[in-house]
Amino acid sequence: MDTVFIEDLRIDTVIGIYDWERRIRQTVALDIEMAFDNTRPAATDAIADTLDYKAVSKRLIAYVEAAEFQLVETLAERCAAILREEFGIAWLRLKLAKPGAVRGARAVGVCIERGTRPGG
Ligand SMILES: Nc1nc2c(c(=O)[nH]1)N=C([C@H](O)[C@@H](O)CO)CN2
Repeated sequence: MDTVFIEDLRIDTVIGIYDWERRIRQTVALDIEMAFDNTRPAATDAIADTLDYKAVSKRLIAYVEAAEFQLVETLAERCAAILREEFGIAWLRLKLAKPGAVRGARAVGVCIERGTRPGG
């Protein structure tokens, strides 16, 4: 299965369950793998035939910057829904990390898979 990926997309947002977290912006980092048949754009060499990772990134940046969720689970789920509904992605894996949220850990967060892998 082919994929298009976005790694370590860092976006500032309001996220967290504590009062102090509602008053600040924190950085979340997204790693995303999206199923996509890359044979066609490879043959045509045309951006119109791709899953445009810049367009996907810009959409997620706009959404996450405006979001104000409490849980990383909710934000991850909403991002996955946007990818599936607006970009027609059949399967994706999305990791949403909150760097520095827990002392002693580089990052904490969630990883979700949604949809069905093409051909499997
Ligand atoms: N599974 C989760 N656990 C926790 C979350 C969360 O979003 N999902 N959030 C917090 C706090 O906001 C934390 O990040 C502040 O340091 C705690 N646990």
